[in-house]
Amino acid sequence: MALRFVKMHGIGNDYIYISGFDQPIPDDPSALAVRIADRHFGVGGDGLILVLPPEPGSEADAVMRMFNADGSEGGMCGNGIRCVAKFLYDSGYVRAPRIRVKTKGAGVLSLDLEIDPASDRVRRVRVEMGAPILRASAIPTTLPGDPPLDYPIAVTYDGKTITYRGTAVSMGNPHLVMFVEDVASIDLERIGPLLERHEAFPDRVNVHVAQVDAPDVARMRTWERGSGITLACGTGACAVLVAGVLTGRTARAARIHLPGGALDLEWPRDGETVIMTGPAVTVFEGVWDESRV
Ligand SMILES: N[C@H](CCC[C@H](N)C(=O)O)C(=O)O
Repeated sequence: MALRFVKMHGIGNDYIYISGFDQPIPDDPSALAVRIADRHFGVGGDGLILVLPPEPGSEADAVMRMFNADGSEGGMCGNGIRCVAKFLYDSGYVRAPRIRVKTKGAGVLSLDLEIDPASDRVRRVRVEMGAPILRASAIPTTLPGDPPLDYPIAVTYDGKTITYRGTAVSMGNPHLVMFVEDVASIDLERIGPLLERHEAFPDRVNVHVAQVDAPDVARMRTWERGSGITLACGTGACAVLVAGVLTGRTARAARIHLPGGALDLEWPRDGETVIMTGPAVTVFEGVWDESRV
């Protein structure tokens, strides 16, 4: 089956986007994600995102489904949803400056487009990411607290045990945020996979280390559930801001620097939406045809 795709990224967090608006979608997107996201044997990316037409009568303009490079399905993707909005506008499926996209984990989210007047293409997107989910059982985690704040969490490797302090938050997908002195000094390749599968997280977890440089400036690095090290994680950046506010480390608005670029985050009020603003970029288009060997 020949599938048209678009390769896009949000500050280096790259996915392959396949539209179901104008072509049939394979029955097993998980298996497709594993093959197409492979960086040596496929197109290459942190995973696969399907952009699907809304169900009849739905308030949403489109439905998004995201699959990690290992084929597991995630509930949300912050960098991905900005690219979904750009895809919908630039390709003409939704010609409106405000778009609503249905996600699996965070419901229907509203996105405001910043459109370049010269090219009539989307450059940046502001997303109302929804309120953070703070109840431990809903994150889900067995760590105590709603949410668990700076809770000790130990990992053992090479015969040594290191205890970090982690805050757990869900943005429609689970995150563990650990504030450290120096993000560059953390061996994320080693601790990431151990924490991703830590017994306190029954659905596994996205793992982040963050460093606060000023109340409104932080930097972070990410190990993603199902994809490993990535250059950025939008929902993770929201989780870092929420964890920073709840533990008194950051202001309610901050610029967060990730290896692939920066995002602007704001959480105006407890119990309300987090707002994320950042770029969305199209890299190339192609046709994936596994019958053509
Ligand atoms: N990179 C994404 C998050 C992917 C999360 C995924 N790895 C999961 O299993 O939850 C973002 O920008 O928000």
